[in-house]
Amino acid sequence: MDLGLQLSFFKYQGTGNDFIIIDNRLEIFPKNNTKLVAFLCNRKFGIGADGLILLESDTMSDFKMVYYNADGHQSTMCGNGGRCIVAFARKLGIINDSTQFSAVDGLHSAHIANGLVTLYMNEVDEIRSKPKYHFLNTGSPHHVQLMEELDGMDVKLEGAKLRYGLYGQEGSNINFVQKVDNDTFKVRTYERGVEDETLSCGTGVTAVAIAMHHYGNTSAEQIHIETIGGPLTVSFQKKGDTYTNVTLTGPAEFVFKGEIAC
Ligand SMILES: N[C@@H](CCC[C@H](N)C(=O)O)C(=O)O
Repeated sequence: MDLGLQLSFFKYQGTGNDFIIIDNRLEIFPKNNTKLVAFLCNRKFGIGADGLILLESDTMSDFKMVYYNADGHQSTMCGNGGRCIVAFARKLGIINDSTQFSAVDGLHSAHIANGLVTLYMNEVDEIRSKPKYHFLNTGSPHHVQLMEELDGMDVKLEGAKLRYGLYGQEGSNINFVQKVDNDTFKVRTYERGVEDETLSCGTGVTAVAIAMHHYGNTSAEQIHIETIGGPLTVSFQKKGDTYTNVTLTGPAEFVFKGEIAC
């Protein structure tokens, strides 16, 4: 691309869900340039990532998170990206070990302890169900489907069928789940906007944990999730029909920084 821009960026990953993060407090980033974001996220021609995140100033909280999928479009909440931007904000010295920041779905609290980032997610009080799957929104829309076995599944193929077949233009992320024991589940996710399987999806595993509890597949309120990119923990409390104090905990790691002319 030849926009005459010299961009400094940081690459982060949370259980293999990887992001380009840009400090946009000086508002240098052309936010409506879909082609630029898609180029930066492209793994062959650009830097490569599942999504791009801008850290911006906010009057209500420590900072604001603006999230784009790899297709270049701004999207809904990203749980792993939320954990990564918290680690980035600490690296920049904007926060210490705890914070409150604003995202597309509202304010989120988070803290860092023992090398892991815990992010508070929105409450969930609506889960729609069909015989073979559940649908809920944990900041992003998620289809949750229990399977006998995930190994050997073509998640890109099966996920795309459901994402386009069931959810129309708006689409949904698609999570396939295998129960390991009462409080452990394996999850593989097809992500809308990446249009492929990613190694992990934070809002996705949150949706899985809540759906598995709601439909009696677990009695635990702290659920261990095995993603291809590593382990995540989701905890919550059920009060009446509402899942509250929902947290997502896991690693969020700096990978490298760089500059790109575009
Ligand atoms: N990777 C994310 C989810 C990002 C948003 C998603 N692709 C969508 O558009 O709904 C996560 O960790 O939650």
